Amino acid sequence: MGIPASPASDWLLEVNNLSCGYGGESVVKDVSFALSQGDIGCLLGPSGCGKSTILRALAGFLPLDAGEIRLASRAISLPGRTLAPEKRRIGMVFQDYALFPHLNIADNVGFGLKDMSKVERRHKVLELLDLVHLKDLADSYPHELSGGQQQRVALARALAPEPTLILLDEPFSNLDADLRRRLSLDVRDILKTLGISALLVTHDQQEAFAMCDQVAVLRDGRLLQWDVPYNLYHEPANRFVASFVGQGGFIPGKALGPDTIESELGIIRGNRAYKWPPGTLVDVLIRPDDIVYAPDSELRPRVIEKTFAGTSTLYRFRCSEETEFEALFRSHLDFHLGEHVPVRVEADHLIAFERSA
Ligand SMILES: Nc1ncnc2c1ncn2[C@@H]1O[C@H](COP(=O)(O)OP(=O)(O)OP(=O)(O)O)[C@@H](O)[C@H]1O
Repeated sequence: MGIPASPASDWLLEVNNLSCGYGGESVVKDVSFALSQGDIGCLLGPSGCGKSTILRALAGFLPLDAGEIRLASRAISLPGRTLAPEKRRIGMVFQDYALFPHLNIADNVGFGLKDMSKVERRHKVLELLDLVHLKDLADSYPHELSGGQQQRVALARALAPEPTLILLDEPFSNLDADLRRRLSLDVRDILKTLGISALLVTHDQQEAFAMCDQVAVLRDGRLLQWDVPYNLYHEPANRFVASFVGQGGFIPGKALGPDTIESELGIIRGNRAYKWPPGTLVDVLIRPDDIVYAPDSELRPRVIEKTFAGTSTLYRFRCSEETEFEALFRSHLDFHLGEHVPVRVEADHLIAFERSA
């Protein structure tokens, strides 16, 4: 296929103004982001926002309506020109593992290595199984393995042809929470050891934060923010990102100065300079970790909800009808429903948005 070479760039993956969809209707609209060699990116967003559709376009299963996708400086998708999936050097790992049940683990991993001699292939397969800590199971069959082990095999199989990029489509969603957390960290270690770039699709922001260097937050087919996890949490670009990423909610406030807001929780100061004039009505983001227990505080909101979670307890407090917020305390700070608890706001990252009428 005659896709022209494009000028070299420092990015491994570039998605520029991508629009694509089904039956002539774009469900992904004007999405742009780029990934450096060795970085792990993530597409995060609510169900139906277009995450899998972007992955399909990257894999070469979906043509573009507009924009371009470049991998290692080569345009692999343009409107009307889609490089075939098998020519992209992109590996895929799916939610359901998709292992071949009639092949043993070694043959599953070696499936894409048809061009190698038998000896070379065995060597490569054992090397990969060693990397995913499954060398001892080379001769077992998929049904003899746990879900987590099967997903490691799927990863080894995707890595075998030495792809330029790995796409991971909700790879841990069939696993229980604890295994999910451990495996996502293991997979990150493996990818980092090999220096392989990857793009993960997930609903789970804990997983996105723990595993990925850059995260895209999507809504209705549009990319709202592409950033490092720390900035998504502390510097959300808009209200949706602020509410979708992390816990927390908004309370009403009034701007007193560029970095100072008056609210029912007192004067809140942050490290951000906003441009609005004094007196502007705003909504202030309060995260559960922005609130600390402060015995000497005069601010004493009432506990209206309490969720015990072992090492910590999440409280919902009410100051008034308009001002409710959550706070996360170590669980030995034990308060009962209806109790008035002295607290203080400690929010270095003051996030607020002008209140719409
Ligand atoms: N094969 C298809 N034909 C027509 N519309 C589709 C098709 N696949 C997905 N869609 C629509 O495209 C939009 C985006 O779907 P997509 O599967 O990309 O979302 P997603 O963010 O991956 O969702 P989820 O997290 O639920 O998997 C949705 O409105 C969906 O209904």
